[in-house]
Amino acid sequence: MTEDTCLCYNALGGLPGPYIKWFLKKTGHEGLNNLLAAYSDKTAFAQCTFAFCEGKGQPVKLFKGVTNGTIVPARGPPDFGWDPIFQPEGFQLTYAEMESGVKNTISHRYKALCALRDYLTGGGKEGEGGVWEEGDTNTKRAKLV
Ligand SMILES: O=P(O)(O)OP(=O)(O)OP(=O)(O)OC[C@H]1O[C@@H](n2cnc3c(O)ncnc32)[C@H](O)[C@@H]1O
Repeated sequence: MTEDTCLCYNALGGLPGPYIKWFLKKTGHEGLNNLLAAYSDKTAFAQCTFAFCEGKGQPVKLFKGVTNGTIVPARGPPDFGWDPIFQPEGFQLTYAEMESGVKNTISHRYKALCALRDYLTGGGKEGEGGVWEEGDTNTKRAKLV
């Protein structure tokens, strides 16, 4: 099993997406805001994908969770990733400003884990906002949706 997290700007067709780690490292929170300076659309979505394979030759299954939100100037503790610049839809707080207990009930990772849990426990195909799909045995990289 492996996991990947993307931060996708709608104005940029989903970029930085899986490259967010490197954009964050090289440009910081301010640079991640500046990327959208020329666009009125500041919306984005956070996506977490768990890829799970039962063994050699078995198909890879992808468990995805998506949380929509907006990119904002950094607010809150700068302790984890891009949390300070992502304000989830329906909230006035960024991920960084939220109690972790709140983030953990709405986050992209929570939704992906719900989908994985549902699959492993024989639940339905759709979890609490998360979905899964079959990839192929050659899948190396989680797809953007
Ligand atoms: O993809 P690789 O290169 O293996 O790197 P990684 O495993 O360390 O990184 P992730 O894909 O999990 O995450 C990509 C980036 O997003 C950040 N990140 C992951 N989950 C996050 C979250 O819930 N909130 C904010 N930032 C997050 C993380 O710090 C990385 O900079």
